[in-house]
Amino acid sequence: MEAEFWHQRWQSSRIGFHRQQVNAQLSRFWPRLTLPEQTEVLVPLCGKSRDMHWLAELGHPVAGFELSPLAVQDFFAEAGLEPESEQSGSYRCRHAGRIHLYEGDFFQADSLQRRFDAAYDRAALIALPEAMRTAYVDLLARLLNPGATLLLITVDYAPAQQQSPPFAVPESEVRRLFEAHFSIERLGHIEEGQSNPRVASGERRFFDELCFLLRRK
Ligand SMILES: C[S@@+](CC[C@H](N)C(=O)[O-])C[C@H]1O[C@@H](n2cnc3c(N)ncnc32)[C@H](O)[C@@H]1O
Repeated sequence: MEAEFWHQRWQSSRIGFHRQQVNAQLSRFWPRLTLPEQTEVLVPLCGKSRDMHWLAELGHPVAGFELSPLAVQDFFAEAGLEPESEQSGSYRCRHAGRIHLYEGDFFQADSLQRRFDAAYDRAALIALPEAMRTAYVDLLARLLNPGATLLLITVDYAPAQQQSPPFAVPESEVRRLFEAHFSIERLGHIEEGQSNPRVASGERRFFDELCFLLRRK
Protein backbone atom coordinates (compact mmCIF):
# COMPACT_ATOMS: atom_id res chain seq x y z
CA MET A 1 0.00 0.00 0.00
CA GLU A 2 1.07 3.58 -0.50
CA ALA A 3 2.19 5.50 2.58
CA GLU A 4 -0.74 7.87 2.08
CA PHE A 5 -3.20 5.00 2.52
CA TRP A 6 -1.86 4.36 6.03
CA HIS A 7 -1.58 8.04 6.98
CA GLN A 8 -5.24 8.46 6.09
CA ARG A 9 -6.22 5.39 8.08
CA TRP A 10 -4.53 6.79 11.18
CA GLN A 11 -5.82 10.34 10.65
CA SER A 12 -9.40 9.08 10.37
CA SER A 13 -8.96 6.50 13.17
CA ARG A 14 -9.84 3.61 10.83
CA ILE A 15 -7.57 1.23 12.71
CA GLY A 16 -9.71 -1.86 13.09
CA PHE A 17 -6.52 -3.93 13.20
CA HIS A 18 -5.54 -2.47 16.59
CA ARG A 19 -6.28 -4.69 19.59
CA GLN A 20 -6.68 -3.73 23.25
CA GLN A 21 -5.55 -7.19 24.35
CA VAL A 22 -2.19 -8.87 23.91
CA ASN A 23 -2.33 -11.35 21.02
CA ALA A 24 -3.25 -14.78 22.41
CA GLN A 25 -0.83 -16.67 20.17
CA LEU A 26 2.01 -14.31 21.15
CA SER A 27 1.54 -14.99 24.86
CA ARG A 28 1.03 -18.71 24.24
CA PHE A 29 3.95 -19.39 21.91
CA TRP A 30 6.59 -16.76 22.71
CA PRO A 31 7.99 -18.87 25.62
CA ARG A 32 8.75 -21.60 23.02
CA LEU A 33 11.42 -19.35 21.56
CA THR A 34 13.37 -19.57 24.86
CA LEU A 35 15.09 -16.26 24.20
CA PRO A 36 17.26 -14.55 26.81
CA GLU A 37 15.39 -11.53 28.12
CA GLN A 38 18.06 -9.13 26.82
CA THR A 39 17.38 -10.21 23.21
CA GLU A 40 16.11 -7.21 21.29
CA VAL A 41 12.89 -7.81 19.33
CA LEU A 42 12.34 -6.23 15.93
CA VAL A 43 8.67 -5.34 15.35
CA PRO A 44 8.10 -4.21 11.74
CA LEU A 45 4.98 -2.17 10.88
CA CYS A 46 4.25 -2.02 14.60
CA GLY A 47 1.32 0.43 14.75
CA LYS A 48 0.65 1.18 18.41
CA SER A 49 0.47 -2.49 19.31
CA ARG A 50 0.26 -3.27 22.99
CA ASP A 51 2.11 -6.49 22.24
CA MET A 52 5.26 -4.34 22.41
CA HIS A 53 4.59 -3.53 26.08
CA TRP A 54 4.14 -7.25 26.75
CA LEU A 55 7.51 -8.03 25.14
CA ALA A 56 9.19 -5.18 27.04
CA GLU A 57 7.69 -6.40 30.31
CA LEU A 58 9.44 -9.73 29.73
CA GLY A 59 12.68 -7.74 29.66
CA HIS A 60 13.18 -7.51 25.91
CA PRO A 61 14.36 -4.28 24.32
CA VAL A 62 11.93 -3.59 21.47
CA ALA A 63 12.65 -1.87 18.13
CA GLY A 64 9.40 -1.01 16.36
CA PHE A 65 9.13 0.54 12.90
CA GLU A 66 6.05 2.57 12.05
CA LEU A 67 5.20 4.94 9.22
CA SER A 68 2.60 6.99 11.09
CA PRO A 69 3.72 9.67 13.57
CA LEU A 70 0.19 9.57 15.01
CA ALA A 71 0.53 5.89 15.84
CA VAL A 72 3.86 6.48 17.55
CA GLN A 73 2.49 9.43 19.49
CA ASP A 74 -0.59 7.46 20.60
CA PHE A 75 1.50 4.46 21.60
CA PHE A 76 3.43 6.41 24.21
CA ALA A 77 0.58 8.73 25.24
CA GLU A 78 -1.82 5.83 25.90
CA ALA A 79 0.81 4.26 28.16
CA GLY A 80 1.34 7.55 30.01
CA LEU A 81 4.94 7.68 28.79
CA GLU A 82 6.85 10.75 27.66
CA PRO A 83 9.36 9.51 25.12
CA GLU A 84 12.69 11.05 24.35
CA SER A 85 13.35 11.72 20.72
CA GLU A 86 16.40 11.73 18.50
CA GLN A 87 17.30 11.42 14.83
CA SER A 88 18.61 8.00 13.85
CA GLY A 89 19.60 7.91 10.19
CA SER A 90 16.50 8.81 8.19
CA TYR A 91 14.22 7.96 11.14
CA ARG A 92 12.94 10.01 14.04
CA CYS A 93 13.40 7.58 16.93
CA ARG A 94 11.19 8.01 19.99
CA HIS A 95 12.01 5.91 23.01
CA ALA A 96 10.94 5.30 26.57
CA GLY A 97 12.17 2.50 28.79
CA ARG A 98 13.01 -0.53 26.67
CA ILE A 99 10.93 0.53 23.67
CA HIS A 100 12.38 2.40 20.68
CA LEU A 101 9.99 3.30 17.87
CA TYR A 102 11.54 4.28 14.55
CA GLU A 103 9.18 6.61 12.72
CA GLY A 104 9.40 6.16 8.96
CA ASP A 105 9.44 3.60 6.19
CA PHE A 106 10.51 0.13 7.34
CA PHE A 107 11.82 -0.53 3.84
CA GLN A 108 14.68 1.90 4.62
CA ALA A 109 15.75 -0.10 7.70
CA ASP A 110 18.93 -1.38 6.00
CA SER A 111 20.29 2.15 6.31
CA LEU A 112 20.56 1.77 10.11
CA GLN A 113 22.99 -1.14 9.68
CA ARG A 114 21.41 -2.95 12.61
CA ARG A 115 20.90 -6.71 12.98
CA PHE A 116 18.50 -8.59 15.28
CA ASP A 117 18.17 -12.05 16.84
CA ALA A 118 14.38 -11.98 17.19
CA ALA A 119 11.37 -10.49 15.46
CA TYR A 120 7.60 -10.41 15.86
CA ASP A 121 5.20 -9.86 12.98
CA ARG A 122 1.51 -9.57 13.71
CA ALA A 123 -0.47 -7.91 10.92
CA ALA A 124 2.65 -6.65 9.11
CA LEU A 125 3.06 -9.19 6.28
CA ILE A 126 -0.71 -9.30 5.85
CA ALA A 127 -0.80 -5.51 5.53
CA LEU A 128 1.32 -5.68 2.38
CA PRO A 129 -0.04 -6.40 -1.10
CA GLU A 130 1.46 -9.38 -2.88
CA ALA A 131 3.84 -7.25 -4.96
CA MET A 132 5.59 -5.95 -1.80
CA ARG A 133 5.89 -9.22 0.12
CA THR A 134 9.07 -10.57 -1.45
CA ALA A 135 10.89 -7.29 -0.76
CA TYR A 136 9.63 -7.43 2.84
CA VAL A 137 10.84 -11.00 3.35
CA ASP A 138 14.21 -10.22 1.74
CA LEU A 139 14.61 -7.26 4.08
CA LEU A 140 13.76 -9.40 7.13
CA ALA A 141 16.32 -11.96 5.94
CA ARG A 142 18.99 -9.24 5.81
CA LEU A 143 18.06 -7.78 9.22
CA LEU A 144 18.01 -11.12 11.07
CA ASN A 145 21.19 -12.94 12.07
CA PRO A 146 21.57 -16.67 11.30
CA GLY A 147 19.66 -18.60 13.99
CA ALA A 148 17.37 -15.64 14.72
CA THR A 149 13.71 -16.43 15.37
CA LEU A 150 10.61 -14.76 13.97
CA LEU A 151 7.15 -15.31 15.43
CA LEU A 152 4.80 -14.64 12.52
CA ILE A 153 1.03 -14.25 12.76
CA THR A 154 -1.03 -14.13 9.57
CA VAL A 155 -4.68 -14.52 8.68
CA ASP A 156 -6.33 -16.79 6.16
CA TYR A 157 -9.92 -16.38 5.05
CA ALA A 158 -12.22 -17.06 2.14
CA PRO A 159 -13.31 -15.71 -0.16
CA ALA A 160 -10.05 -13.72 -0.20
CA GLN A 161 -10.10 -10.04 -1.13
CA GLN A 162 -7.33 -8.50 -3.22
CA GLN A 163 -7.85 -4.76 -2.82
CA SER A 164 -7.13 -3.79 0.77
CA PRO A 165 -5.61 -5.25 3.93
CA PRO A 166 -5.76 -7.53 5.77
CA PHE A 167 -4.70 -9.80 2.91
CA ALA A 168 -5.14 -13.54 3.30
CA VAL A 169 -1.71 -15.19 3.64
CA PRO A 170 -2.21 -18.96 4.01
CA GLU A 171 0.47 -21.44 5.06
CA SER A 172 1.35 -22.24 1.42
CA GLU A 173 2.15 -18.56 0.79
CA VAL A 174 4.21 -18.30 4.01
CA ARG A 175 6.25 -21.32 2.90
CA ARG A 176 6.69 -19.98 -0.65
CA LEU A 177 7.85 -16.58 0.61
CA PHE A 178 10.14 -17.63 3.45
CA GLU A 179 11.51 -21.09 2.72
CA ALA A 180 14.67 -19.92 0.92
CA HIS A 181 15.85 -18.07 4.05
CA PHE A 182 14.02 -19.63 7.00
CA SER A 183 12.98 -22.97 8.44
CA ILE A 184 9.25 -22.87 9.12
CA GLU A 185 7.07 -24.53 11.75
CA ARG A 186 3.38 -23.88 12.13
CA LEU A 187 2.62 -23.50 15.84
CA GLY A 188 -1.02 -22.53 16.06
CA HIS A 189 -4.28 -21.94 14.33
CA ILE A 190 -7.28 -20.09 15.74
CA GLU A 191 -10.60 -20.39 13.91
CA GLU A 192 -12.63 -17.28 14.62
CA GLY A 193 -15.78 -18.92 13.28
CA GLN A 194 -19.04 -17.18 14.19
CA SER A 195 -17.20 -14.73 16.48
CA ASN A 196 -15.97 -13.03 13.30
CA PRO A 197 -18.73 -10.64 12.15
CA ARG A 198 -18.11 -11.35 8.44
CA VAL A 199 -18.32 -15.09 9.00
CA ALA A 200 -21.44 -14.64 11.10
CA SER A 201 -23.02 -12.55 8.33
CA GLY A 202 -22.18 -15.18 5.70
CA GLU A 203 -19.85 -12.81 3.80
CA ARG A 204 -16.88 -15.09 4.53
CA ARG A 205 -16.83 -18.87 4.84
CA PHE A 206 -14.05 -18.84 7.47
CA PHE A 207 -11.52 -16.51 9.08
CA ASP A 208 -8.48 -18.06 10.77
CA GLU A 209 -5.41 -16.65 12.48
CA LEU A 210 -2.22 -18.66 11.88
CA CYS A 211 0.98 -18.59 13.92
CA PHE A 212 4.40 -19.70 12.66
CA LEU A 213 7.86 -20.01 14.16
CA LEU A 214 10.53 -19.19 11.60
CA ARG A 215 14.25 -19.57 12.13
CA ARG A 216 16.77 -17.75 9.95
CA LYS A 217 18.99 -20.29 8.16
C1 LIG B 1 -2.31 -3.62 9.84
S1 LIG B 1 -1.42 -2.46 10.77
C2 LIG B 1 -0.71 -3.54 12.02
C3 LIG B 1 -0.08 -2.78 13.16
C4 LIG B 1 0.46 -3.68 14.29
N1 LIG B 1 1.40 -4.66 13.81
C5 LIG B 1 -0.65 -4.33 15.06
O1 LIG B 1 -0.62 -5.55 15.23
O2 LIG B 1 -1.55 -3.60 15.53
C6 LIG B 1 -0.05 -2.10 9.72
C7 LIG B 1 0.77 -0.92 10.19
O3 LIG B 1 1.93 -0.78 9.38
C8 LIG B 1 2.18 0.58 9.15
N2 LIG B 1 2.96 0.63 7.89
C9 LIG B 1 2.52 0.37 6.65
N3 LIG B 1 3.51 0.44 5.77
C10 LIG B 1 4.64 0.74 6.48
C11 LIG B 1 6.00 0.93 6.13
N4 LIG B 1 6.41 0.85 4.86
N5 LIG B 1 6.87 1.22 7.12
C12 LIG B 1 6.46 1.31 8.41
N6 LIG B 1 5.19 1.13 8.79
C13 LIG B 1 4.28 0.85 7.84
C14 LIG B 1 0.81 1.22 9.08
O4 LIG B 1 0.83 2.60 9.37
C15 LIG B 1 0.07 0.42 10.15
O5 LIG B 1 0.16 1.02 11.40
